[in-house]
Amino acid sequence: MREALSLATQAQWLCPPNPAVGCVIVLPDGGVISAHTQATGQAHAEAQALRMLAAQGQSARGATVYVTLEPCSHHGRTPPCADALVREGVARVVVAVEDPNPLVAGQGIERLRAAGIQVDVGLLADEAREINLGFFSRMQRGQPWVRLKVAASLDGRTALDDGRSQWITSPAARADGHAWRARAGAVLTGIGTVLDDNPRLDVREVDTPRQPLRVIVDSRLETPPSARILPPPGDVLVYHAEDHPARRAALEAVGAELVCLPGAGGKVDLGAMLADLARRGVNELHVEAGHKLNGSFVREDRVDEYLIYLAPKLIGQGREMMRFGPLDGLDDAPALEFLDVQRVGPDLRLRARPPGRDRF
Ligand SMILES: NC(=O)C1=CN([C@@H]2O[C@H](COP(=O)(O)OP(=O)(O)OC[C@H]3O[C@@H](n4cnc5c(N)ncnc54)[C@H](OP(=O)(O)O)[C@@H]3O)[C@@H](O)[C@H]2O)C=CC1
Ligand SMILES: Nc1c(N[C@@H]2O[C@H](COP(=O)(O)O)[C@@H](O)[C@H]2O)[nH]c(=O)[nH]c1=O
Repeated sequence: MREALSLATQAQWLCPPNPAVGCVIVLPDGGVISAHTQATGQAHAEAQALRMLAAQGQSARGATVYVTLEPCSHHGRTPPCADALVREGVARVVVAVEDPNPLVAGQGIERLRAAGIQVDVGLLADEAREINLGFFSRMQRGQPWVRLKVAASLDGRTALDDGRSQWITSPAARADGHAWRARAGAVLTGIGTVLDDNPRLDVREVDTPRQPLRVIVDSRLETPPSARILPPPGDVLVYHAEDHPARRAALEAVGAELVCLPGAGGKVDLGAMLADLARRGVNELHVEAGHKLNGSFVREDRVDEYLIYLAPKLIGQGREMMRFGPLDGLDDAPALEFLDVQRVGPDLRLRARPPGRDRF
């Protein structure tokens, strides 16, 4: 199962919105064949492993199959994997975790058991769930897993007072940031960042078969049609509180869609936006915004995970990571737990989560 989990990890940026799954087939003669989910719309892990076996002229009859997520029982873009395993005549299937999709949960396991196959569920379940937290979040909470990325100086500054911020962290840290963009269903920023940085927010520093959706929270509806974030590859959504037919038409003319979600105080309703992104198939949302929009996400407790790069330099006066508060007291400070701390080139990368946030 550990081998299957490691394969699943390799598929994380290949297959969204599908979950990343690993499969290891152990044949009665001790032979082993393994695979992970292929690019979006292509073979699931089990189907790929069976295909590889068939290409070697072998069958999986009597085999034990280790799979990190319950084999599917439904016809999606590919045929059901549970049926393929039944047809092959495997003896036993070890499943790390049940499918969180309420429409199909448990049905693959039932189908295997109905065919007389021994099915054991729950081996390394937490590790398996962690690999697909975004998919679990979308299926069980109806919203993406929100990961907020910040690149800052050691004293927590993300830009000079006049808005200049390129670059604070090293090329190595920025490439690492692109790997996190690559596995996300969408990369989101605010209008302040669009106007100050004119960012592209695509994936360039790492190889990827797909580009995430790009999303702008535009409180002023001022995204210029010439903005570098707008052209293909990938689709662009612009969220604003109210409709504006002329701006809508201007955005549509450059391939972007305007989505209106009125919230309190004339701002975009961030909760409704997360639900909308989930409906569009976004498992992981990668937020790369400035201190204002980051502040709104933190104030509303919408951040599931922080991805913070710290460069060994001091900026002093400048923009902070996220502007919220003031707090009434330190007891009100949102508490986090560190997940891991790593050196990336000359910089540090910290990952943190609100305690228990991954339990939903
Ligand atoms: N180092 C880093 O990691 C990064 C640095 N930056 C830097 O940040 C700076 C830009 O910061 P900033 O101006 O704060 O830009 P933001 O990207 O935070 O965008 C600000 C806009 O977001 C709007 N906003 C906040 N909450 C909401 C909401 N709920 N609904 C609708 N709109 C909302 C604000 O509206 P309102 O005006 O109404 O409050 C504001 O107009 C630049 O200097 C850039 O270089 C940017 C990204 C990453
Ligand atoms: N300044 C800064 C970052 N800034 C983020 O990167 C965006 C630019 O993205 P792109 O146009 O795709 O290269 C910018 O708008 C901001 O969101 N990122 C980092 O890793 N390190 C840095 O020092």
